Amino acid sequence: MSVPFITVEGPIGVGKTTLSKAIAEAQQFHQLREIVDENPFLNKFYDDIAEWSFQTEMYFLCNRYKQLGDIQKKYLSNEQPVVADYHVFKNLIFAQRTLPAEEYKKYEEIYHILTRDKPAPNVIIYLHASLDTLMKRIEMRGRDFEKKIDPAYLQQLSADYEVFISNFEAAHPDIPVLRFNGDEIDFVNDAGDLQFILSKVDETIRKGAKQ
Ligand SMILES: Nc1ncnc2c1ncn2[C@@H]1O[C@H](COP(=O)(O)OP(=O)(O)OP(=O)(O)O)[C@@H](O)[C@H]1O
Ligand SMILES: Nc1nc(=O)c2ncn([C@H]3C[C@H](O)[C@@H](CO)O3)c2[nH]1
Repeated sequence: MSVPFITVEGPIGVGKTTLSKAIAEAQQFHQLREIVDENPFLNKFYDDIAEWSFQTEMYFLCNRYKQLGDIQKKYLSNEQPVVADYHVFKNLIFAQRTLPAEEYKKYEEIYHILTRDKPAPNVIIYLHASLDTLMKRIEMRGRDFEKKIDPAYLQQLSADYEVFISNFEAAHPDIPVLRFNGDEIDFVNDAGDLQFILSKVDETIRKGAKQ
């Protein structure tokens, strides 16, 4: 395996940023964090998804394009491992759900143009959890604009993630996907659970290094 590039994926509020921070600290990897508070469209998006989806999806895509270019230049090309709280494919999961079909087609073309030469992770961690757990965590985190999230939207996204990840695994058998159920494993309050995840990640990196 080349230099470790781990991405943590899963629906809103499942714990991606929290887990990627824990991995970064434990392994001394650089942590790449998604831009949230600076996003000028997100608040409006949750008020009216149909009205603001195109601007929102394009904004996320452009930001991720820039961030992936930056980590390639500053870290991965210098053999410095990175753990990110998203895989760039999340653009497609959200955009397919929020954009009308015609706009999605254009968006998908732009997505492929922008991402084809960007670094791809060699380990993916997929976190999933019940709607109840996601809602509780989003509420606990307390971002104002997320108070407007419709549970049906969240449920739909969780289902979209399941389908996307299964298709991804079938299409990319060479990229290990480690799945963890956030209802059963609590890497925030249980040091043993965190250790379990860290050892699985470590094992996967070591296995990759031997290939
Ligand atoms: N395993 C866990 N047990 C208890 N609380 C958790 C757990 N994971 C995350 N949390 C809490 O849930 C909230 C959401 O976590 P976090 O911000 O890491 O989610 P996220 O997946 O990165 O969200 P987003 O999709 O919005 O980027 C935070 O307040 C965090 O402390
Ligand atoms: N529409 C849309 N497209 C994305 O690509 C995307 N990525 C994240 N988000 C939302 C979820 C959280 O509220 C918040 C932080 O993850 O931003 C997105 N929303």
